[in-house]
Amino acid sequence: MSDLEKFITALPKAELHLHLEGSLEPELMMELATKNNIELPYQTIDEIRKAYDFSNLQDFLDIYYQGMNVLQGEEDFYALTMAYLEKVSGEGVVHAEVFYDPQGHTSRGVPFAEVTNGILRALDDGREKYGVSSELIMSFLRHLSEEEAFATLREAEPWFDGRIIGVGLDSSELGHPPSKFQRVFAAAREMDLLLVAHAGEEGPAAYVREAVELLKVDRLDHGNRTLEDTALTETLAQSGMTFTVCPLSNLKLCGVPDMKEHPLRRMMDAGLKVTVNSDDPAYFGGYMTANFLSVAQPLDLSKEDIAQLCRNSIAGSFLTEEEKSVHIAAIDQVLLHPWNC
Ligand SMILES: Nc1ncnc2[nH]cnc12
Ligand SMILES: [Zn+2]
Repeated sequence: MSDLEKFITALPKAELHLHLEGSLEPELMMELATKNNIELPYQTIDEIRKAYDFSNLQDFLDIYYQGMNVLQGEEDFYALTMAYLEKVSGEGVVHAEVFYDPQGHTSRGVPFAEVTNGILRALDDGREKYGVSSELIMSFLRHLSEEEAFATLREAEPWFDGRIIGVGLDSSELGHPPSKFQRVFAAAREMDLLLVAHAGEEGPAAYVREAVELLKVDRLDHGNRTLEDTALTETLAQSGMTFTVCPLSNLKLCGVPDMKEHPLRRMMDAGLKVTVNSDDPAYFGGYMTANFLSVAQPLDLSKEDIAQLCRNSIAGSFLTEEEKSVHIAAIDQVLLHPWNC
Protein backbone atom coordinates (compact mmCIF):
# COMPACT_ATOMS: atom_id res chain seq x y z
CA MET A 1 0.00 0.00 0.00
CA SER A 2 1.39 3.42 -0.95
CA ASP A 3 1.74 6.18 1.65
CA LEU A 4 -1.08 8.06 -0.01
CA GLU A 5 -3.35 5.03 0.10
CA LYS A 6 -2.49 4.52 3.78
CA PHE A 7 -3.32 8.17 4.46
CA ILE A 8 -6.67 7.99 2.62
CA THR A 9 -7.62 4.75 4.37
CA ALA A 10 -6.73 6.16 7.78
CA LEU A 11 -9.02 9.19 7.38
CA PRO A 12 -12.48 8.70 8.90
CA LYS A 13 -15.07 9.49 6.26
CA ALA A 14 -18.73 9.13 5.34
CA GLU A 15 -20.05 7.64 2.13
CA LEU A 16 -23.08 9.66 1.04
CA HIS A 17 -23.69 8.33 -2.48
CA LEU A 18 -23.87 4.56 -2.78
CA HIS A 19 -26.53 2.47 -4.48
CA LEU A 20 -26.60 -0.87 -2.64
CA GLU A 21 -27.57 -2.65 -5.87
CA GLY A 22 -24.47 -1.10 -7.46
CA SER A 23 -22.29 -2.87 -4.90
CA LEU A 24 -23.33 -6.29 -6.24
CA GLU A 25 -19.99 -7.88 -7.11
CA PRO A 26 -19.90 -10.41 -9.99
CA GLU A 27 -19.00 -13.22 -7.54
CA LEU A 28 -22.14 -12.64 -5.45
CA MET A 29 -24.20 -12.13 -8.63
CA MET A 30 -23.13 -15.60 -9.86
CA GLU A 31 -23.72 -17.18 -6.47
CA LEU A 32 -27.24 -15.73 -6.15
CA ALA A 33 -28.09 -16.58 -9.79
CA THR A 34 -27.26 -20.22 -9.08
CA LYS A 35 -29.11 -20.26 -5.76
CA ASN A 36 -32.23 -18.60 -7.20
CA ASN A 37 -32.21 -20.34 -10.58
CA ILE A 38 -31.85 -17.11 -12.53
CA GLU A 39 -30.33 -17.34 -15.98
CA LEU A 40 -27.59 -14.78 -16.59
CA PRO A 41 -26.37 -13.80 -20.07
CA TYR A 42 -22.83 -14.60 -18.83
CA GLN A 43 -21.02 -17.87 -18.12
CA THR A 44 -18.08 -16.59 -16.10
CA ILE A 45 -17.04 -13.80 -13.75
CA ASP A 46 -14.67 -12.60 -16.46
CA GLU A 47 -17.52 -12.32 -18.94
CA ILE A 48 -19.50 -10.26 -16.45
CA ARG A 49 -16.59 -7.87 -15.93
CA LYS A 50 -16.06 -7.55 -19.69
CA ALA A 51 -19.68 -6.44 -20.11
CA TYR A 52 -18.98 -3.43 -17.88
CA ASP A 53 -17.96 -1.16 -20.72
CA PHE A 54 -20.31 1.81 -20.87
CA SER A 55 -20.69 4.85 -23.15
CA ASN A 56 -23.25 6.68 -21.04
CA LEU A 57 -25.61 6.40 -18.06
CA GLN A 58 -28.31 4.45 -19.93
CA ASP A 59 -25.80 1.84 -21.10
CA PHE A 60 -24.92 1.22 -17.47
CA LEU A 61 -28.50 1.27 -16.19
CA ASP A 62 -29.52 -1.49 -18.65
CA ILE A 63 -26.85 -3.78 -17.16
CA TYR A 64 -27.54 -2.61 -13.58
CA TYR A 65 -31.26 -3.48 -13.75
CA GLN A 66 -30.44 -6.84 -15.31
CA GLY A 67 -27.89 -7.57 -12.57
CA MET A 68 -30.33 -6.88 -9.74
CA ASN A 69 -32.66 -9.66 -10.97
CA VAL A 70 -30.60 -12.14 -8.96
CA LEU A 71 -31.73 -10.45 -5.73
CA GLN A 72 -34.85 -12.40 -4.83
CA GLY A 73 -35.41 -12.67 -1.09
CA GLU A 74 -34.68 -10.95 2.20
CA GLU A 75 -31.48 -12.97 2.74
CA ASP A 76 -30.09 -11.80 -0.63
CA PHE A 77 -30.52 -8.15 0.34
CA TYR A 78 -28.97 -8.92 3.70
CA ALA A 79 -25.93 -10.55 2.05
CA LEU A 80 -25.54 -7.67 -0.42
CA THR A 81 -25.61 -5.04 2.33
CA MET A 82 -23.29 -6.91 4.69
CA ALA A 83 -20.74 -7.41 1.89
CA TYR A 84 -20.72 -3.65 1.25
CA LEU A 85 -20.28 -2.78 4.94
CA GLU A 86 -17.49 -5.31 5.38
CA LYS A 87 -15.68 -3.88 2.38
CA VAL A 88 -15.85 -0.21 3.34
CA SER A 89 -15.16 -0.71 7.03
CA GLY A 90 -11.61 -1.53 5.92
CA GLU A 91 -11.39 1.77 4.03
CA GLY A 92 -12.03 4.21 6.86
CA VAL A 93 -15.76 4.61 6.21
CA VAL A 94 -17.28 5.29 9.63
CA HIS A 95 -20.74 6.23 8.38
CA ALA A 96 -22.73 5.40 5.23
CA GLU A 97 -26.01 6.85 3.97
CA VAL A 98 -27.00 4.32 1.35
CA PHE A 99 -29.62 4.31 -1.41
CA TYR A 100 -31.75 1.50 -2.70
CA ASP A 101 -34.23 1.29 -5.56
CA PRO A 102 -37.37 -0.46 -4.22
CA GLN A 103 -39.21 -0.06 -7.55
CA GLY A 104 -36.48 -2.12 -9.24
CA HIS A 105 -37.55 -5.01 -7.02
CA THR A 106 -41.30 -4.61 -6.43
CA SER A 107 -41.76 -4.41 -10.24
CA ARG A 108 -40.28 -7.96 -10.37
CA GLY A 109 -42.59 -9.25 -7.65
CA VAL A 110 -40.18 -9.02 -4.70
CA PRO A 111 -42.17 -7.58 -1.78
CA PHE A 112 -41.14 -4.14 -0.47
CA ALA A 113 -40.94 -5.50 3.09
CA GLU A 114 -38.50 -8.30 2.15
CA VAL A 115 -36.15 -5.89 0.39
CA THR A 116 -36.28 -3.22 3.07
CA ASN A 117 -36.11 -5.50 6.09
CA GLY A 118 -33.18 -7.48 4.64
CA ILE A 119 -31.22 -4.26 4.15
CA LEU A 120 -32.15 -2.81 7.54
CA ARG A 121 -31.20 -5.98 9.40
CA ALA A 122 -27.78 -5.90 7.75
CA LEU A 123 -27.34 -2.20 8.57
CA ASP A 124 -28.04 -3.04 12.23
CA ASP A 125 -25.70 -6.05 12.25
CA GLY A 126 -23.04 -4.13 10.31
CA ARG A 127 -23.07 -1.39 12.92
CA GLU A 128 -22.29 -4.00 15.59
CA LYS A 129 -19.88 -6.13 13.59
CA TYR A 130 -17.94 -3.51 11.59
CA GLY A 131 -18.58 -0.30 13.57
CA VAL A 132 -20.06 1.51 10.58
CA SER A 133 -23.11 3.64 11.40
CA SER A 134 -25.64 4.03 8.63
CA GLU A 135 -28.91 5.43 7.33
CA LEU A 136 -31.19 4.25 4.54
CA ILE A 137 -32.55 6.45 1.74
CA MET A 138 -35.17 5.17 -0.70
CA SER A 139 -34.78 6.37 -4.28
CA PHE A 140 -37.55 6.86 -6.84
CA LEU A 141 -36.79 5.74 -10.38
CA ARG A 142 -37.23 8.89 -12.46
CA HIS A 143 -37.98 7.00 -15.71
CA LEU A 144 -41.19 5.78 -14.03
CA SER A 145 -44.27 7.93 -13.43
CA GLU A 146 -45.17 10.35 -10.66
CA GLU A 147 -48.06 8.04 -9.81
CA GLU A 148 -45.72 5.07 -9.32
CA ALA A 149 -43.47 7.18 -7.09
CA PHE A 150 -46.50 8.16 -4.98
CA ALA A 151 -47.50 4.48 -4.68
CA THR A 152 -43.98 3.64 -3.45
CA LEU A 153 -44.04 6.53 -0.98
CA ARG A 154 -47.32 5.20 0.45
CA GLU A 155 -46.01 1.63 0.62
CA ALA A 156 -42.92 2.79 2.53
CA GLU A 157 -44.84 4.73 5.19
CA PRO A 158 -44.54 2.08 7.94
CA TRP A 159 -40.73 2.52 7.73
CA PHE A 160 -40.84 6.31 8.12
CA ASP A 161 -40.44 5.92 11.87
CA GLY A 162 -36.72 6.54 11.48
CA ARG A 163 -35.81 3.40 9.55
CA ILE A 164 -35.96 5.03 6.10
CA ILE A 165 -34.80 8.58 6.74
CA GLY A 166 -35.19 10.11 3.31
CA VAL A 167 -36.01 9.87 -0.37
CA GLY A 168 -33.84 10.29 -3.46
CA LEU A 169 -34.22 10.41 -7.23
CA ASP A 170 -32.12 8.34 -9.63
CA SER A 171 -32.04 6.42 -12.95
CA SER A 172 -32.22 7.97 -16.46
CA GLU A 173 -31.75 11.70 -16.00
CA LEU A 174 -32.15 13.21 -19.47
CA GLY A 175 -35.82 13.78 -20.28
CA HIS A 176 -36.85 13.25 -16.65
CA PRO A 177 -36.27 16.60 -14.91
CA PRO A 178 -36.73 16.99 -11.17
CA SER A 179 -39.93 19.02 -11.81
CA LYS A 180 -41.65 15.73 -12.75
CA PHE A 181 -41.45 14.76 -9.05
CA GLN A 182 -42.15 18.12 -7.41
CA ARG A 183 -45.41 16.96 -5.80
CA VAL A 184 -43.91 13.66 -4.58
CA PHE A 185 -41.03 15.50 -2.92
CA ALA A 186 -43.44 18.02 -1.38
CA ALA A 187 -45.38 15.10 0.14
CA ALA A 188 -42.14 13.53 1.42
CA ARG A 189 -41.16 16.85 2.97
CA GLU A 190 -44.53 17.00 4.74
CA MET A 191 -43.65 13.61 6.25
CA ASP A 192 -40.39 15.10 7.62
CA LEU A 193 -38.23 12.97 5.32
CA LEU A 194 -34.83 14.22 4.20
CA LEU A 195 -34.54 14.91 0.49
CA VAL A 196 -31.74 14.22 -2.00
CA ALA A 197 -31.73 13.93 -5.79
CA HIS A 198 -29.37 13.07 -8.62
CA ALA A 199 -29.02 16.19 -10.78
CA GLY A 200 -26.42 17.49 -13.21
CA GLU A 201 -24.82 14.07 -13.76
CA GLU A 202 -25.77 14.05 -17.47
CA GLY A 203 -28.54 16.63 -17.23
CA PRO A 204 -27.94 20.40 -17.49
CA ALA A 205 -27.44 22.94 -14.69
CA ALA A 206 -31.14 23.78 -15.10
CA TYR A 207 -31.93 20.34 -13.58
CA VAL A 208 -29.71 21.18 -10.59
CA ARG A 209 -31.62 24.44 -10.17
CA GLU A 210 -34.93 22.53 -10.27
CA ALA A 211 -33.70 20.04 -7.67
CA VAL A 212 -32.81 22.94 -5.36
CA GLU A 213 -35.70 25.31 -6.04
CA LEU A 214 -38.58 22.91 -6.78
CA LEU A 215 -37.68 19.74 -4.87
CA LYS A 216 -35.91 21.71 -2.11
CA VAL A 217 -33.28 19.01 -1.64
CA ASP A 218 -31.08 18.85 1.45
CA ARG A 219 -28.19 17.45 -0.60
CA LEU A 220 -27.28 17.11 -4.29
CA ASP A 221 -26.08 13.85 -5.85
CA HIS A 222 -23.40 14.48 -8.51
CA GLY A 223 -24.18 18.09 -9.50
CA ASN A 224 -21.13 18.20 -11.75
CA ARG A 225 -22.79 20.42 -14.35
CA THR A 226 -23.70 23.09 -11.76
CA LEU A 227 -20.51 24.91 -12.79
CA GLU A 228 -22.14 25.77 -16.14
CA ASP A 229 -24.35 28.27 -14.26
CA THR A 230 -22.20 30.79 -12.42
CA ALA A 231 -25.04 32.39 -10.46
CA LEU A 232 -26.29 28.99 -9.29
CA THR A 233 -22.76 27.97 -8.31
CA GLU A 234 -22.41 31.10 -6.19
CA THR A 235 -25.79 30.55 -4.54
CA LEU A 236 -24.98 26.93 -3.67
CA ALA A 237 -21.52 27.86 -2.38
CA GLN A 238 -23.15 30.48 -0.14
CA SER A 239 -25.85 28.13 1.13
CA GLY A 240 -23.31 25.37 1.91
CA MET A 241 -25.08 22.73 -0.18
CA THR A 242 -23.28 19.37 -0.10
CA PHE A 243 -22.45 17.68 -3.42
CA THR A 244 -21.89 13.92 -3.55
CA VAL A 245 -19.43 13.56 -6.42
CA CYS A 246 -18.43 10.15 -7.83
CA PRO A 247 -15.21 10.32 -9.86
CA LEU A 248 -14.88 6.73 -11.13
CA SER A 249 -18.57 6.71 -12.06
CA ASN A 250 -18.11 9.87 -14.12
CA LEU A 251 -15.10 8.37 -15.89
CA LYS A 252 -16.78 4.99 -16.60
CA LEU A 253 -19.98 6.65 -17.88
CA CYS A 254 -17.95 9.01 -20.08
CA GLY A 255 -19.02 12.17 -18.25
CA VAL A 256 -15.33 13.10 -18.31
CA PRO A 257 -12.80 11.95 -20.93
CA ASP A 258 -9.92 11.87 -18.45
CA MET A 259 -9.55 12.42 -14.68
CA LYS A 260 -7.48 15.52 -15.39
CA GLU A 261 -10.69 17.04 -16.77
CA HIS A 262 -12.79 16.04 -13.77
CA PRO A 263 -14.70 19.05 -12.31
CA LEU A 264 -14.04 18.09 -8.64
CA ARG A 265 -11.15 20.53 -8.21
CA ARG A 266 -13.02 23.33 -9.99
CA MET A 267 -16.04 22.68 -7.78
CA MET A 268 -13.83 22.93 -4.67
CA ASP A 269 -12.21 26.11 -5.99
CA ALA A 270 -15.68 27.60 -6.56
CA GLY A 271 -16.37 27.12 -2.85
CA LEU A 272 -18.77 24.19 -3.20
CA LYS A 273 -18.90 21.67 -0.37
CA VAL A 274 -17.83 18.60 -2.34
CA THR A 275 -17.52 14.99 -1.17
CA VAL A 276 -16.07 11.87 -2.84
CA ASN A 277 -18.21 8.74 -3.17
CA SER A 278 -18.35 5.49 -5.11
CA ASP A 279 -21.91 5.39 -6.61
CA ASP A 280 -21.90 1.80 -7.99
CA PRO A 281 -18.49 0.43 -6.99
CA ALA A 282 -18.96 -3.10 -8.33
CA TYR A 283 -19.57 -1.66 -11.80
CA PHE A 284 -17.18 1.28 -11.86
CA GLY A 285 -13.97 -0.28 -10.61
CA GLY A 286 -13.64 0.67 -6.98
CA TYR A 287 -14.88 1.70 -3.58
CA MET A 288 -14.00 4.82 -1.57
CA THR A 289 -10.22 4.54 -1.51
CA ALA A 290 -10.10 3.87 -5.25
CA ASN A 291 -12.23 6.93 -5.89
CA PHE A 292 -9.98 9.19 -3.82
CA LEU A 293 -6.88 7.73 -5.45
CA SER A 294 -8.36 8.18 -8.94
CA VAL A 295 -8.41 11.97 -8.57
CA ALA A 296 -5.60 12.65 -6.08
CA GLN A 297 -2.77 12.83 -8.56
CA PRO A 298 -4.60 13.97 -11.76
CA LEU A 299 -6.12 16.90 -9.85
CA ASP A 300 -3.02 17.50 -7.74
CA LEU A 301 -4.91 17.19 -4.45
CA SER A 302 -2.86 17.88 -1.32
CA LYS A 303 -3.29 15.89 1.88
CA GLU A 304 -5.17 18.86 3.31
CA ASP A 305 -7.51 18.83 0.25
CA ILE A 306 -8.18 15.12 0.81
CA ALA A 307 -8.79 15.68 4.53
CA GLN A 308 -11.18 18.53 3.68
CA LEU A 309 -13.16 16.25 1.36
CA CYS A 310 -13.50 13.83 4.29
CA ARG A 311 -14.55 16.65 6.65
CA ASN A 312 -17.15 17.70 4.07
CA SER A 313 -18.53 14.15 4.00
CA ILE A 314 -19.04 14.15 7.76
CA ALA A 315 -20.40 17.72 7.81
CA GLY A 316 -22.75 16.98 4.88
CA SER A 317 -24.11 13.78 6.43
CA PHE A 318 -27.33 13.52 8.42
CA LEU A 319 -25.43 12.68 11.64
CA THR A 320 -26.05 14.81 14.75
CA GLU A 321 -23.76 17.80 15.39
CA GLU A 322 -22.22 15.92 18.31
CA GLU A 323 -21.43 12.86 16.18
CA LYS A 324 -20.00 15.11 13.48
CA SER A 325 -17.60 16.83 15.85
CA VAL A 326 -16.25 13.48 17.10
CA HIS A 327 -15.46 12.33 13.53
CA ILE A 328 -14.02 15.68 12.47
CA ALA A 329 -11.70 15.70 15.49
CA ALA A 330 -10.54 12.21 14.44
CA ILE A 331 -9.76 13.49 10.92
CA ASP A 332 -7.63 16.27 12.41
CA GLN A 333 -5.80 13.66 14.51
CA VAL A 334 -4.81 11.74 11.36
CA LEU A 335 -3.38 14.95 9.88
CA LEU A 336 -1.28 15.44 13.01
CA HIS A 337 -0.01 11.86 13.09
CA PRO A 338 3.80 11.80 12.77
CA TRP A 339 4.04 9.18 9.99
CA ASN A 340 2.15 11.59 7.87
CA CYS A 341 4.64 14.48 8.21
N1 LIG B 1 -25.00 6.92 -11.37
C1 LIG B 1 -26.32 6.75 -11.36
N2 LIG B 1 -27.10 7.70 -11.90
C2 LIG B 1 -28.43 7.56 -11.92
N3 LIG B 1 -29.07 6.50 -11.44
C3 LIG B 1 -28.34 5.52 -10.89
N4 LIG B 1 -28.67 4.35 -10.33
C4 LIG B 1 -27.57 3.72 -9.93
N5 LIG B 1 -26.49 4.45 -10.24
C5 LIG B 1 -26.94 5.59 -10.83
ZN1 LIG C 1 -25.88 7.53 -8.12
